[in-house]
Order: sequence, then structure tokens, then C-alpha cells
Amino acid sequence: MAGGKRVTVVGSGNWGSAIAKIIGSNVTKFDQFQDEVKMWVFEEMVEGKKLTEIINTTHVNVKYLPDHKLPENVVAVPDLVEAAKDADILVFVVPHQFLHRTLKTLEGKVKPDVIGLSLIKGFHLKPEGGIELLSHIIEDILKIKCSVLMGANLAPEVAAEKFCETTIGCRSPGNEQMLKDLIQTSYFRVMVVSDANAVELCGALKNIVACGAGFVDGLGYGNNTKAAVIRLGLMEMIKFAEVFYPGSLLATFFESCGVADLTTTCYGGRNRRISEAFVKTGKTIEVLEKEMLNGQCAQGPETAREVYVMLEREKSLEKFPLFVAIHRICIGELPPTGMIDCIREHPEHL
Ligand SMILES: NC(=O)C1=CN([C@@H]2O[C@H](COP(=O)(O)OP(=O)(O)OC[C@H]3O[C@@H](n4cnc5c(N)ncnc54)[C@H](O)[C@@H]3O)[C@@H](O)[C@H]2O)C=CC1
Ligand SMILES: O=C(CO)COP(=O)(O)O
Repeated sequence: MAGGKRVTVVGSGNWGSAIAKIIGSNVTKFDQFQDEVKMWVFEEMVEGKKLTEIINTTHVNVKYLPDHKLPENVVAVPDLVEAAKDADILVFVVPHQFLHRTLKTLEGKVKPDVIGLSLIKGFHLKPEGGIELLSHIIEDILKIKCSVLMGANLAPEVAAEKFCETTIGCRSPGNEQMLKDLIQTSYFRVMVVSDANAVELCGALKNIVACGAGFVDGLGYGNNTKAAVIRLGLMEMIKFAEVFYPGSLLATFFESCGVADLTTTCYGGRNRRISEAFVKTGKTIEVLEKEMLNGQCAQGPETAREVYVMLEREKSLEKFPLFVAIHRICIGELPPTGMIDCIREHPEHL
């Protein structure tokens, strides 16, 4: 409708496309939003045709979400600035490796009062070795407020409209209901909390633990072992928040972004799948990503590296043995069986 907020989705991968499907449908239900949703697509050729043209004619992202139709009001735009410059709401959903350069392209080119919502899981590794929450990087570079959305939301299941929950950590007081209207459906239920830092920490850190779950699967251990990895991983996630983000609430770990996302990713996610194959095949993570994910990205190994570099700098490696072992296994410094030694000797048991 005229005068309503314009929404742009920055990203069009597996999750980017699934959330564009939801947003494209929801905006038409409320006068507060314009009916057209722009989706920035990192242009590539698929079977000789531009992906944007394929999406705009077939309404299917044939590469990243092939089995689902996007609403026709979702328009694929190859030019990032063109897609974002008039937006009142920017939904960020690129793999975290690409966020910084995406933001640099947008710097100074978005509306000053735009409301940001980041669905991206990972950290920004600063040149001096510290880490930053991605939503804070968005806020710093674009000079806007950025909320976060994280949850137990494997994109193929969300796109298939299988019931799930999610958590919004809101940093734009007064806009909670508007964000909920944008995202919630009968099968995708939203809880809004104000503890945005912890929501984002959960989303980033659980991808590291998911690699650990994949390693024990690859080694042929059973469900009890995986449950131990999940539990010890959760303990390290909570400790990480306590030590580095004081003021984070324990209750946030019991929202969908916490235990629920940790559980679904350790059973059904790409990070788990890649990590299991890493153990079984002996191939590197990079090779497996290329062979198994068709352009999608696993965020866990890179996040494990970011956290490792930061912990080393903070002289805190020994406080987070599971995160550290997972990074060392990913880079080939430890054999995968080191995962079992790590959980056997974990300080939680002393
Ligand atoms: N896929 C899932 O089930 C879920 C993913 N997430 C998170 O959402 C974020 C985005 O993930 P997905 O949408 O699944 O992406 P994806 O893993 O499907 O990645 C592919 C996307 O990366 C883009 N890309 C490739 N090179 C690029 C470049 N140089 N610059 C910018 N973009 C480039 C591709 O065009 C494509 O859109 C990640 O942080 C992920 O952890 C969160 C919840 C669920
Ligand atoms: O974040 C996710 C589910 O909420 C997706 O996890 P993977 O990236 O491991 O598939």
C-alpha cells in the first residue's frame, strides 16, 4: 500500500529465500507495509541464465531453494544499492563471511531511520583479533538500529511450512509488533525479547557445537555421546555470554534461539553434515562444502576460528575446551578422536 514501509531482503541463499517467501506473503496482509519486497541477489549464471532473471520469471530460486515458489511480489534485484536505498526495513541474511563487504557497499547509501533485522549467524573478526557481534557491525557501518532473529529454523523445513518457533531480539523499542507482523505466520511463531546480544550469541555459537555433533556422528558414536556434546556445548555457550557479554540473561538460552536451535542444528543442519563427512572421508571442509552444498555455506568452522582467535587473545582458551577442540579438528591440528578426549576431560566433570 502507498505510504507503508518498504522492505528489502539483503541476501537470497537458502535461508534468505525461505524468509523472503514469508515476508513476501506477510507484507500483503498489513497496510503498514508496501506490497513489493526487493531481494538482493548476488548475481550468478545458472545454466546460462542470470539467477535474477530466473527468479523474476519463474519465482523460484532454482539454485538455493529449488522446491518452493516465492510470492510474485518478491522482486530479485542484482544491484545492492538499488535494492536497499529506499528501504525502511532491511533484513540481512547473507552468509557471515560476506557481510562486511556488503555493508561497505551500502555505507552512507541507506535511509538514516531504516530499521535493521539480522538473521545472520557468526561473528566479525576484527583485525586486532577481537570479535564483534554482526548486528553491531551493521549498526556501526550503516548508523542504524539493528535487531536480530535467530531460532530453530532449518530453512528447507521453514520453506515447507513445517511448524517451528523463532526468537527476535529487538533493539528498536516500539517496533516489536511491527517486526512480528512482518515475520510471524501460523507455522512460524515469533517470541520477541529484548536481550538481543544473547539471542545473537546463541545463533553464532551453536554452529560451532554442531560441528562437534557431526564429528561424533562421523566417528560412529551414538545419541548419548551427541547429547553430551550438546550439553557441554550449551554450558560453554552460556559461559561465553557470562564472561564476554555480561548482563546476558540465562532465560534467553531457553528460547528458540538457544536450546532449540542447538538441538535442530546438531541433528539436521549443514554444519553437522559437513563435519560428519569430514571425519568419514578425510577431505577438507572447503572441499566438502564445494562437493556437498552447491554454493551454500557452512558457518560453523569459520565461527570456530573467529572464536579461537579471540579466546587466544583473551588468554581464555582453557575455559572453552570444546570450542577450541572443534576449531583444531576443523583445521587438521587435532584428529577427530580428539573430540572424545575433549568431552571426557571436560572441566564440567572435575
Ligand atoms: N540455511 C539455513 O537453514 C539457515 C541459515 N541461517 C543463517 O543465515 C545466513 C545466510 O544463510 P543462507 O541464506 O542459508 O545462505 P547460503 O548458505 O545458502 O549461501 C548462499 C548465498 O551466498 C551468496 N553469496 C555467494 N558469494 C557471495 C558474495 N561474494 N557476496 C554476497 N553473497 C554471496 C549466494 O549468492 C547465496 O545467496 C547464515 O548466517 C546462516 O547461518 C540461519 C537460519 C537457518
Ligand atoms: O541455523 C540453522 C538452523 O536454525 C541452520 O544450520 P546449518 O547452517 O548448520 O544448516
